[in-house]
Amino acid sequence: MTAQPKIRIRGLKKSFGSKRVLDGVDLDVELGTSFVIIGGSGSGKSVLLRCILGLIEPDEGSIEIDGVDVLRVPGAQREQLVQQIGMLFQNGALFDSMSVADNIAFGLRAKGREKTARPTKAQARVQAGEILKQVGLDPSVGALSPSELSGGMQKRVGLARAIAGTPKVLFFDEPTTGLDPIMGAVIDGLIVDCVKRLGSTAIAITHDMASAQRIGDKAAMLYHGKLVWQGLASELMNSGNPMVDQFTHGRREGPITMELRR
Ligand SMILES: Nc1ncnc2c1ncn2[C@@H]1O[C@H](COP(=O)(O)OP(=O)(O)OP(=O)(O)O)[C@@H](O)[C@H]1O
Repeated sequence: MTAQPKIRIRGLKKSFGSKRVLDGVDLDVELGTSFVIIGGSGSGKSVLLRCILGLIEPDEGSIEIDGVDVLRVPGAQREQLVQQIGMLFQNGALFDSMSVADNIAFGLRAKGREKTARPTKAQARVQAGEILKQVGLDPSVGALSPSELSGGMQKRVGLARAIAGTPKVLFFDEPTTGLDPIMGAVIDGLIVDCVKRLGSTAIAITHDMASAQRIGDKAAMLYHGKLVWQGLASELMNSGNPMVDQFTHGRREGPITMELRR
């Protein structure tokens, strides 16, 4: 018998009006592995993550976390399952009105975590300093405002906030977008370290093929609402699939047609 995947998705469908964005997505993410999803702009990668996070209600299908269908359990149980997911947002999504330390402390004191396990504000600030070290930043950065940081530092802080609650599942939305190639590689290295250290299961969405291969164990390509290819992330550049080949090599000619309206 094969082990139960940490995340199992079957027949997931989602439309907005007449536009079908997800058209029967099937996906298994094994415990402790990292899965990368690639696909063109507007192909539905973010919608897929948002469905798993419970931020968008799909029209059909199932999403199981640890074998429990989150779409068919009471709200409180669903919240508990979703609370084990830490997320690094594309733009960092840091609160500019709070210091860096308080942004990370927010992750530690997040609503829905066991009340007894929630540190006080002061304790959370000290812990935030420790977490900053794990992403290669000096604890003194905690006193700064996010607006005082470079893009690379903001990503590190976003990562620090995502891992603050020691999540069992981590989502990364375009983790290297807007970074130079060296900083992108540094962030990818930190992501891999954090996922390993926490023993987490991860899903990343990205357009960056170098990043996809660094972060991912497995990979899939989303096109026309379906995962049209799945394989090892190391095979992305020579998958033998004409759609994946066109996408990963950035060719204008091929089976994929630009959809300016869908
Ligand atoms: N709340 C919403 N209401 C209506 N349409 C939406 C909503 N959210 C997403 N969409 C549409 O769903 C499609 C997929 O969007 P999504 O953000 O998932 O794409 P993506 O693959 O993440 O793109 P990118 O790589 O550019 O971030 C788009 O056409 C978008 O306009």
